[in-house]
Amino acid sequence: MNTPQPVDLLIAPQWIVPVVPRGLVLQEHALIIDAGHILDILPLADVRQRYLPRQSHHLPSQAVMPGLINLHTHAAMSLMRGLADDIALMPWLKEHIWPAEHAFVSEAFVNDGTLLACAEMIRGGTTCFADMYFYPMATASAVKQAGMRASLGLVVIDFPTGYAADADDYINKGLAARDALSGISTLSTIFAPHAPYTVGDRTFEKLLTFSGQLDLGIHVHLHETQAEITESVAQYGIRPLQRLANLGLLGPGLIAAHGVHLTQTEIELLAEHGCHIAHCPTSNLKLASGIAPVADLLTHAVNVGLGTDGAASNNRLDMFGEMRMAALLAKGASGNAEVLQAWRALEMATLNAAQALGLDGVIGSLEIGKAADLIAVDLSDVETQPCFDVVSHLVYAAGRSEVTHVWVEGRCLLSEGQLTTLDRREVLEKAKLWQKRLQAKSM
Ligand SMILES: CSC[C@H]1O[C@@H](n2cnc3c(O)ncnc32)[C@H](O)[C@@H]1O
Ligand SMILES: [Zn+2]
Repeated sequence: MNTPQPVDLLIAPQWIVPVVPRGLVLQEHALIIDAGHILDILPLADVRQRYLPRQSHHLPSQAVMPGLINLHTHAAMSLMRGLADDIALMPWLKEHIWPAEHAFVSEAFVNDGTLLACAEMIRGGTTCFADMYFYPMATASAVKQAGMRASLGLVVIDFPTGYAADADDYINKGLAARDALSGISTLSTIFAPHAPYTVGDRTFEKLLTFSGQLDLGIHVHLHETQAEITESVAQYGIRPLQRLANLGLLGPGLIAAHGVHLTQTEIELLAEHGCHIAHCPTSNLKLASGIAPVADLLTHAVNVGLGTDGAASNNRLDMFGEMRMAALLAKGASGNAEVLQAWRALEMATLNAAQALGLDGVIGSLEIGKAADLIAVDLSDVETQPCFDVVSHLVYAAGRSEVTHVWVEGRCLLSEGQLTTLDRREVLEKAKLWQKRLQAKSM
């Protein structure tokens, strides 16, 4: 008989929801984690003869599933949560958010805001997020401290800010960040031109050149409001998506955040080019931007992931909330209860988002060889009893407060509901300090 192989970690929950293959739920099974990766998923009865774990987690009332992936957010904006509510996008940006960013956004603001966001996301079962904000090195520093995984947007916008003076300055700072962060397995970078209404053709063309040379994707706000489209038609004579298509920007490296207002032809164009949509249902409702045609997108095989957008427009970074919201909204908007079923919402928040980020070989499902980015959700309390269908509960009944454990690359970031990498008090103190500063300015 072979001697058992020493391994880092055994996780033995009541259920394993691997997401791939679709519909599979394992019981009486264990995950074996070693060197940050999933080494094996096997019947519990076979573990003793095969593996000698240095650490074991028996989680008798939990479901273990892939970590949730927030495909569109502005993490540092958590410091502006509730600063301006009940306003539509353009007045929200122009009259409240951009002035506040002009006055306050700095490396320290981004670091502290991102730490607050990471604490919230980890507690809510998010292990990876696609960010888009100024000072990506400050974001990276907070993400590393938290131990999360992130795609960092290299922001470009055709107006000066405290971060950069002009398009070339944004691009150069972004590329320097990309170089400095290369080789960190949990961090990747992506160009993040803000939106077609703030970025001109020349800048998009420059980004396209660099994106081809460096194999960098593009993450952009697109077709978020009807006003964006009307203005584009007035200024350029075409709708924003067509403008990006004419510039040659559409392709499998493009993540379009929102995609609320899309014609059938535009959905076909997105499908044809393999573009991805980051669907942000709560932010779209709160800013009264509209409801994205998710059912049509899925019918046309456009890859759709889920995002929260920033906490200033959501006002939560709660991916369990987004899964539920996406499923309910698609049903209500289409009049078809079958249009976005629980398993699909779960896929959107995991595997689809991983695919959009080009990370589906690394994260998004629990498969042997993938990184051990996973979460445990307790389904034993009154909110989730009885339990006939685990996937149904994960989408419709459970919430972020049921998340008990979070691992990224096999490292535990949340244990029995407690943050392990971040000091909750410190994060809160910093948030309070920023609240005072922002309040003093607005009075
Ligand atoms: C250029 S980095 C981020 C930039 O985007 C602003 N922002 C935040 N949320 C939204 C949204 O829903 N649509 C458009 N722009 C948004 C943020 O305030 C930053 O200025
Ligand atoms: Zn956004």
